[in-house]
Amino acid sequence: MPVAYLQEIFSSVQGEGPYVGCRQVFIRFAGCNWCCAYCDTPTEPQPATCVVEKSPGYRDFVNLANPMTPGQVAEIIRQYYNLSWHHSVSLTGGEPLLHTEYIKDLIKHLPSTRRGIFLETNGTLPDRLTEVITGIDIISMDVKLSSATGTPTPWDLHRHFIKVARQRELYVKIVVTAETKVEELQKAGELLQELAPQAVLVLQPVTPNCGVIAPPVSRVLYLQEQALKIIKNVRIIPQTHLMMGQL
Ligand SMILES: C[S@@+](CC[C@H](N)C(=O)[O-])C[C@H]1O[C@@H](n2cnc3c(N)ncnc32)[C@H](O)[C@@H]1O
Ligand SMILES: Nc1nc2[nH]cc(C(=O)O)c2c(=O)[nH]1
Ligand code: SF4
Ligand SMILES: [Mg+2]
Repeated sequence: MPVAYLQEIFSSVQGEGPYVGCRQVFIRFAGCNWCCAYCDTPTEPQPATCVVEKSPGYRDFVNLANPMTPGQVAEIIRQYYNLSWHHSVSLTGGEPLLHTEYIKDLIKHLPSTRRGIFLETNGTLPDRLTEVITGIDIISMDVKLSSATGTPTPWDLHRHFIKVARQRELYVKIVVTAETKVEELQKAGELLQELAPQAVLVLQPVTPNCGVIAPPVSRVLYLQEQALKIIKNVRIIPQTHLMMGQL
């Protein structure tokens, strides 16, 4: 039986990308294989406890001991939330694809939602995605530009990842900062236009963090304009949950 260290489980509205406003249960895995300078949720790999919201939306948290089995997580969700009126279960982190054996098992245990399982991923682990792809309904993939993360953009991994992810519903988010170059955005747009031209591309202005500076709005509009010359559906959507003070 696989086990995992989880950071938190809560019910909130999706605050990013084309599904903003949809009600989701979020399961946040601990640990990540990337290191983005702007990350708003750095997690230690093995936190002693997982913070669980007992009543959906009420912030009445309890701390439960890690690690947890998929059966335990499914039981917690069954006990505290009614998934039938939720849009989906968001698997996030950290990087959820570090936990594929766990995810396969967890999906089998979870009650149904309206739209199924929603994966938030950094798009760097294509082989891991292959292991779970049949159980995932919607994939939110980041393209990690070096100007934003401080780490070279993993273009080959992103290429392989999109080739697997395009079997399901896929959209791509790119966090843009004051340092984002037109050329790297164009390269990302060309990659998407080549491999998944129907996918929505979301430009997500960074929420300033750890010294990473947000681009002026005029710059984001300019970046959108350049990307729209390459791929037809490019949207600018900031992190909306923060505007509402949501988790
Ligand atoms: C915390 S990550 C977890 C999933 C996965 N590791 C990833 O990076 O996609 C979830 C989303 O939050 C975004 N994010 C994190 N910090 C941010 C910030 N300061 N401003 C804007 N978006 C941010 C990430 O780019 C990603 O799209
Ligand atoms: N409300 C809300 N929406 C989100 N969309 C992606 C998130 C994430 O951290 O993966 C996130 C999150 O942490 N909260
Ligand atoms: S990949 Fe995601 S969780 Fe990992 S450091 Fe980057 S934003 Fe944070
Ligand atoms: Mg978040």
